[in-house]
Amino acid sequence: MSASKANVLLVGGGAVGAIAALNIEAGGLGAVTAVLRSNYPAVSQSGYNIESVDHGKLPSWKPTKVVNSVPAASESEPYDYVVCVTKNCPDIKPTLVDLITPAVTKGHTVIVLIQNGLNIERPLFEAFPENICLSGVSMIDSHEEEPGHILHEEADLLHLGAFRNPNLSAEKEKEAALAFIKIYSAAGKTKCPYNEDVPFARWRKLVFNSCLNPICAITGLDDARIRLAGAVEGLVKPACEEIIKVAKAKGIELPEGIADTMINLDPMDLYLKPSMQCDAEKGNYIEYENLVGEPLRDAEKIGVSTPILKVVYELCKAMQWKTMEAKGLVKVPPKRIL
Ligand SMILES: NC(=O)C1=CN([C@@H]2O[C@H](COP(=O)(O)OP(=O)(O)OC[C@H]3O[C@@H](n4cnc5c(N)ncnc54)[C@H](OP(=O)(O)O)[C@@H]3O)[C@@H](O)[C@H]2O)C=CC1
Ligand SMILES: CC(C)(CO)C(=O)C(=O)O
Repeated sequence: MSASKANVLLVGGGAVGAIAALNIEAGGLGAVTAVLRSNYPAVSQSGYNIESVDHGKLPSWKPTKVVNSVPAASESEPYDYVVCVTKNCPDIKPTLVDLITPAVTKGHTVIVLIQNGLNIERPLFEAFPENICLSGVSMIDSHEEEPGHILHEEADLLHLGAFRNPNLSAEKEKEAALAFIKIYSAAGKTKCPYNEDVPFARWRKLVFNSCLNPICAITGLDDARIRLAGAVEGLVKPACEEIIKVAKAKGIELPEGIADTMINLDPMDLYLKPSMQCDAEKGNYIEYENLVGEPLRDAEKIGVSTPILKVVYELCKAMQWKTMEAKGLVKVPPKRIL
């Protein structure tokens, strides 16, 4: 690894992770070791086949190194960054903390979470109290069509700031965020603005991710079809209003008209499938605990009523159980024989 490049471990090289790895490598300021799972055989053999609105067509692209398990940190060459781009499902083992622990060097490694959801920093603060943890709120429409084939359809926009850890220096956290932004955007192919107010950015995105995302997953309708089906006024928008109400009660004032902005974020003719819908269709676990459960639990703590979110949460929970059964994580008693 060149001494002038940051040593980056990227965990989860799927739709968003592959583009993050590409941004870092393209700028020349970071060397990426990507930890892959289901797409490891395809990518280690032939590289990624990337079609990207920002980077164009790259039929066989590879980061500096690809591996199929999280390496242990070395004393002489610790990871400067562990960039986490897995789907974050705290209800399914291994948890993110379990996964990255071997690679994190106490007080040195900066952990970057490019993941959706609320309160995702909490388990990391607990496990790594001396490590700075950065927040990446991504607006990108990227999909892995088949192992290693990445279709990236909306220009990448990553809002990057630090999760405020009261035990660490706010100044150092900001410096770490700016240093990562420099590495991530050095190629000039992506927008990566500094995000001063991480809670605002996360609650703003929840207006999409706690509402449209799970509702598309539950109904199997993409975010254009859900609008064409007439489900906005009676279902999606009232769910968005609940999120806006909880944010307000927590002191986060989202802009006027944010529900309509988020519902109509993507052009109709994109027929965008939000990430939870993609996961449901692939038979994968959904990130419902961080996207719906956490805002719901925050609402309950401060006494704000969110009846629609509660129903959405319970439906997601049932869907997750169905996936757990399909993957053999739960067993049901045998059916009676008549
Ligand atoms: N896709 C999008 O457009 C957007 C996604 N996001 C967020 O970005 C994050 C990443 O999403 P996305 O890239 O779409 O997800 P993907 O499912 O495409 O990629 C996640 C990757 O992480 C891998 N992974 C999961 N667990 C492990 C593990 N234990 N060890 C090694 N690899 C693992 C998966 O492997 P495997 O295939 O084996 O499961 C997969 O390759 C999520 O939080 C999502 O909500 C945010 C904005 C937009
Ligand atoms: C809507 C989108 C694609 C935003 O980029 C997203 O966050 C998701 O699908 O989870």
